[in-house]
Amino acid sequence: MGERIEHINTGPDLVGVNVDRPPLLSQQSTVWTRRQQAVCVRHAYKHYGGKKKPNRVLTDLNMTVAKGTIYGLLGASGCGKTTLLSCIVGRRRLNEGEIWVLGGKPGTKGSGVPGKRVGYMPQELGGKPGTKGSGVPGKRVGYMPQEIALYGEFSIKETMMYFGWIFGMATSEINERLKFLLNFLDLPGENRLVKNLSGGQQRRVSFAVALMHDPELLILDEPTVGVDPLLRQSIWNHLVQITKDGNKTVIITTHYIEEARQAHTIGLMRSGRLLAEESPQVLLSMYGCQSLEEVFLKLSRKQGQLKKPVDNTENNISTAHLNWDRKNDSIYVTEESGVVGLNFHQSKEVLINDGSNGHLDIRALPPSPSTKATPPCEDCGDCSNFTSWGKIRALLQKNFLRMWRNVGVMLFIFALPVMQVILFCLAIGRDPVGLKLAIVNHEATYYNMTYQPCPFEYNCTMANFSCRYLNHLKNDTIIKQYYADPKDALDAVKSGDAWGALYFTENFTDALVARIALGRGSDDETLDQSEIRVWLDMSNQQIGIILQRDIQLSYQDFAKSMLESCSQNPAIADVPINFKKPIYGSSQPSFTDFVAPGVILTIVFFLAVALTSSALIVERTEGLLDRSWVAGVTPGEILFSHVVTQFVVMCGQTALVLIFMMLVFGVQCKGDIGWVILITILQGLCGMCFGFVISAVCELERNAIQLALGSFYPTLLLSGVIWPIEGMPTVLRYVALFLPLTMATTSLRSMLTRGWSIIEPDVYYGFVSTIVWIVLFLTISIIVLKVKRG
Ligand SMILES: Nc1ncnc2c1ncn2[C@@H]1O[C@H](COP(=O)(O)OP(=O)(O)OP(=O)(O)O)[C@@H](O)[C@H]1O
Repeated sequence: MGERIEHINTGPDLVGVNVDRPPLLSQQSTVWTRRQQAVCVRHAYKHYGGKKKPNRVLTDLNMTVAKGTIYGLLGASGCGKTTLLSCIVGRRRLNEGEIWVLGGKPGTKGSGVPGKRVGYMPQELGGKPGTKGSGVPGKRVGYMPQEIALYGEFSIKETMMYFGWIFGMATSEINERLKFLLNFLDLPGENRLVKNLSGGQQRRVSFAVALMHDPELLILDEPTVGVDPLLRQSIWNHLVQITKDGNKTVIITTHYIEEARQAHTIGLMRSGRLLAEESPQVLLSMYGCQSLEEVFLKLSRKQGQLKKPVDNTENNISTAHLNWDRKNDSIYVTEESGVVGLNFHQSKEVLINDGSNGHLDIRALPPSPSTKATPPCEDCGDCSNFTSWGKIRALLQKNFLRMWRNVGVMLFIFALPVMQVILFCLAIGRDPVGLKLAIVNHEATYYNMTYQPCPFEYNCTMANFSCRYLNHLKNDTIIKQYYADPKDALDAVKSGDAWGALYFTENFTDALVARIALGRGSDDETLDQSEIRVWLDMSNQQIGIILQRDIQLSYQDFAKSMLESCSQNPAIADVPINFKKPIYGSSQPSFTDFVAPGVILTIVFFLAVALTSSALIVERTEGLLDRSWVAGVTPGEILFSHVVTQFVVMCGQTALVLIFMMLVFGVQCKGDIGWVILITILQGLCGMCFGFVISAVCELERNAIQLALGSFYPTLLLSGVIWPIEGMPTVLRYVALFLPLTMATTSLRSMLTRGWSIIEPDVYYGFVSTIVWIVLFLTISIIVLKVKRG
């Protein structure tokens, strides 16, 4: 059944839309009328959780808040008030239904300001009523969430500056407003830190933030909790005052039901529905109650008695449904609210005869100040899709100030990489020293003594070769422990007292001389007796290999020295493989040289992950992110500000890491230091962006920490930092290649040890892969943040 609009006399000045009203079509009238409300919610459904087990919070809820009024939203804890408000401010989206806020839909682009800049196009001419932006989130709305949602490290003044700049206010304007709010809300000195204020004072600062920019729509979630009765009254007086001229609208939730008497309209909410939407006086007189609490109880009982209403037009328990005995009277309703009753204070009241044939009978649309044209939005960040300097300045200052105020943490942040580099350079890659070797030398004269001088001469004398050889064993690496019996020496190794056992036969020198002299004519016994027998504990690969190396190199040294003493060419002792000077690296490469590039990047990458992985979570759990979003800050702006702040910190960390690695510990850099610095910084950026992904995905800080720590080892192990990826199974090698650190490590290693320039594929692949990862991580973060915000 269509609605008949009998009288519409709003005129162009009423809404600031300088166009003729469209033809009287019910749909247009509906949309048009919704736009004239401060807030209009229709058939709203909202649930949390999955579709299988949804937690239904809003169920076919309708709500109408006229401009220039105070709307008190009352209801038991958990009935969905905060959820509804968060949908109104654009923080959450409904699963079904529509919300109109200040003439547009929250979360849509554009200022939504009714004025010359907003044209009205009838739908039949192609206009899309649902596409006009509301400017919400943005500066048109002031939102005070239930949580304190303030930065504890900020003073009151800094808090105001931050939000003021976000709202695009000038500093002088903010100062002026601050003075008024300090006085009005009886706040302590402007330089007091928020964290040092009492709970009630913090709530008042939070309230002040919502009032700061004098918004058109104030949404206050329990602003009077913890506020003394006098101040509560003064807050209410202020709300009444600001709504008086009809330009401002207030939606307020409170658990002090009686204080809501001062509201123009009260919405009584229960189990995700509005039980009634009336002026307090009407509610009291309708139910013959003394207090609003009694009314609420009565209505709640009635709702319990009614079977589940299903029809959209009957979804709310209206006074009509409650067998109100004035059912046949002409009563005011807010258009299509589904709530029937007297609603004296709403500016867009329409008079409807309940017994009519369903036609909408608009008799009175008195020109109300509330419908006065709002000044066009000239400078608000929401007018364009782009950011504003004020917001960026506020966000950057906020981030730096937070860091500065946590100076201990900052010092730690800079000391940590230095500590890691120092520990790495001192603890990794050095040759082990003091390795015990159990020696049994049956050739030496006093072999049955556990310690004995082992005499030999540095000439061509063919005697006591064993002693001469032992003299070549590095004394700093190896501690020689002499045993009389080979069994004892082996027992020492078995019991862990020595890393290996060395045995020289009784006639070692003679056998060795014979072996050299006879060459291929040597018999088995000669060969056997001329051997130095070695049993090593190879359970520790590094120590085992070092002992093997030293034992062999010592023999080479011994042989050369013998040949030299006997006026022979010492080169005869060399293995006939001549390792020339390496093309890259040193002929005795250290493990440190191999690991250092990967370690530099790992330190920078994971420090950046640690810095950012909880940045957004902390803000989100404290309700600060919500507040910034409602103020019109976009996920992109938030990410940008964090990227800039963390980038500065990361540059400092990178500088420290490189200085300590290269200047203090002498890690070689044969390539261009500029490119080395660049890839290190890019890796830091990459880690930062990975941190943002973690921060955006995880709800809880502890999950973020788990994810960051959990990703550390797989990345470290697979990126070729501590072992070449060439040693991995083929499939794993391909996986490794796609990790953010792998190619970058190869690139840095090539620059540091080979001195390669950017034109080499091994080098520029590292840069390309890092940049791709940065873009990928940033995109994922923004998408996740947007989805979550939605
Ligand atoms: N993010 C969320 N995820 C899942 N459930 C939620 C979430 N936020 C709220 N809820 C649930 O939705 C219901 C309504 O919560 P809401 O915070 O809107 O109630 P409220 O009326 O504001 O309560 P109060 O007066 O205590 O603040 C509650 O059952 C709550 O547990």
